[in-house]
Amino acid sequence: MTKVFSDGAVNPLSVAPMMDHTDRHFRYFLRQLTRHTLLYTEMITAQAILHGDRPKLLDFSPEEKPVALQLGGDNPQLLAECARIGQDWGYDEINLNVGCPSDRVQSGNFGACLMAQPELVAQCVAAMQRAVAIPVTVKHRIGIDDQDSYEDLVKFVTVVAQAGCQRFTVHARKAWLQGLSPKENRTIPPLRYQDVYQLKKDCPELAIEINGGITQMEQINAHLHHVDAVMVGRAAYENPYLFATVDRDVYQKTDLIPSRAEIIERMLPYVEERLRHGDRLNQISRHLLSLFNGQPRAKFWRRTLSDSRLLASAGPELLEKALKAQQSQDILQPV
Ligand SMILES: Cc1cc2nc3c(=O)[nH]c(=O)nc-3n(C[C@H](O)[C@H](O)[C@H](O)COP(=O)(O)O)c2cc1C
Repeated sequence: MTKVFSDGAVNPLSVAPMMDHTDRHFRYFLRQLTRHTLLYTEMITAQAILHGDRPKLLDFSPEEKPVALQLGGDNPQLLAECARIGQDWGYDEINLNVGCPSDRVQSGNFGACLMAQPELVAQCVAAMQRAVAIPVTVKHRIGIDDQDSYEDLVKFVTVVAQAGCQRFTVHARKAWLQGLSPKENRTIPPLRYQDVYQLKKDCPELAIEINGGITQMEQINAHLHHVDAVMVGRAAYENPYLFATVDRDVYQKTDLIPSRAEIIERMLPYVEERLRHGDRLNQISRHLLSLFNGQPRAKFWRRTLSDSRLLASAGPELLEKALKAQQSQDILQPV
């Protein structure tokens, strides 16, 4: 198996980069569920890193590691500079977004439309890999528009691998660059897992990670028979407790599985600290709303944490109140 990380192993599980979802607070929360899963940032454009508020965009808690920084861009020199900044900031991996089909991203000539230019992606990867010692990886689609044959996929991966990329995350559906919204591009084009399995067979020296529509532990285990790693996106957000058992079931660690209540307890000091740094409670609590999904009285949890009046004035104790409401069915009186 390809050696990707400095400790010599391919991390078999990751949580996908998701704009407006996988910020530092969500990653810290997930880290209370799993110590080992690789976590991705939201996509951050090279322009934002070069010209924006870097600490705001890049700061993270050391507890979040291992964490990978996903970049958006198409200029090798600028991406190389951002990769170096990301490495110096403490990230464990730099990932290039070649999968996003949004109009905004296309107008900047990056994201999924770069699949039509494997040589340019290769130049970006080569420049980034020259700039850093940590792995540079690529997340992409099976194909785009009419350029969606298995041969096109292999050509893309082969050209980019020659530039130094050893880990590829393949969202197992093509993207239509015109006519479908990003959301539709995550549901309408059919999943083609077999193409990703075949890619691993044809490129055994590369680490191949599969992504798209994976929501259950059994699916994760089944995919791991065919590829090196699995990336989970929406299910991590909609059902985060799925990750409570992965340290045992995927990483074979013997740590005890935390209860939902224990996870909230673990979040309290973090919330307190972040509020001291000027963050607002709902910037953190919004990511916790799905923790009790599927559990009795989950609505009491969600309702308490969605009350804007409570959120405006409360501190970490609101999480304890919400937990109590979920556990005891007490309907909260306004404070
Ligand atoms: C709200 C949302 C935001 C996303 N943002 C990004 C992003 O910033 N970068 C990226 O490469 N993919 C992004 N994606 C795509 C996911 O990383 C993933 O490839 C896709 O959701 C398929 O995986 P899933 O079926 O497990 O959700 C986003 C998906 C969602 C739902």
